[in-house]
Amino acid sequence: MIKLGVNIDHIATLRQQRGTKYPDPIKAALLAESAGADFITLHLREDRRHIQDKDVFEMRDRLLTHMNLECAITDEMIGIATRVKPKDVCLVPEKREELTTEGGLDVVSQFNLVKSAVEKLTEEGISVSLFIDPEAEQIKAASEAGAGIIELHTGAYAQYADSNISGKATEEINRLESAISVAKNLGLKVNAGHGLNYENVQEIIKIPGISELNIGHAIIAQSVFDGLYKAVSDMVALIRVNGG
Ligand SMILES: CC(=O)[C@@H](O)[C@H](O)COP(=O)(O)O
Ligand SMILES: NCC(=O)COP(=O)(O)O
Repeated sequence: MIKLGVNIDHIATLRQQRGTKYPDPIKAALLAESAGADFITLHLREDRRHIQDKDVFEMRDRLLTHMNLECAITDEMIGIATRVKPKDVCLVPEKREELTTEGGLDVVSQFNLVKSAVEKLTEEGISVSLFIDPEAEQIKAASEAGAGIIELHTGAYAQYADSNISGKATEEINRLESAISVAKNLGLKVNAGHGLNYENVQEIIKIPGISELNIGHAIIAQSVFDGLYKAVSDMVALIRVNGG
């Protein structure tokens, strides 16, 4: 059964827009859990454009499920992660100028940095995943760096699927299937995420071998119209009904 991690970053985006106390990401996280989220994902970015340090520290012990903290590989972020000690950390690339995450972590070119971060977090009992593109060399490097889990970047697939460029979307599905096969041969757990929504996720959940999906922006967007409980429970139902 595919588990769903609800990313609540963009609840905080709305809050930061006016500097108010609301909407409260912790309230959103607890509601998402009550609606069936298997865990909560949040991305503490260096520029603090949405999630704040306070959110992370306060949420850690309030969740009924568990926290998957996304962060870049910097001394600051690794230091925060080792203090918070969430169950999971997903190491992601980050550029201040990016609108959202643009690609996967380049483990190949940053091997020693990634390996050291994986070791530090693992020593603290944290389960580490690496957010990477569906490329064999990145998957192999992730395994060699000691990460037992990868999260495949589904952004390219999502863009093609949403633009109805079906040929390219199918190519990306095939790319993900090949990547999962490489990962499974290396004994890795495979998660996936980025840009997934209620339509394009339906092809993703047909792919065997995915353990967890992290979905945020589309759920938070839908919650504007349907409310967060229904937006989350609809995504959970979609994934479960289709055998995910
Ligand atoms: C790594 C990833 O794809 C997302 O989880 C990430 O959080 C996207 O960044 P924003 O949430 O800032 O759009
Ligand atoms: N790692 C992907 C994630 O947490 C959510 O990404 P998105 O659904 O907000 O694009």
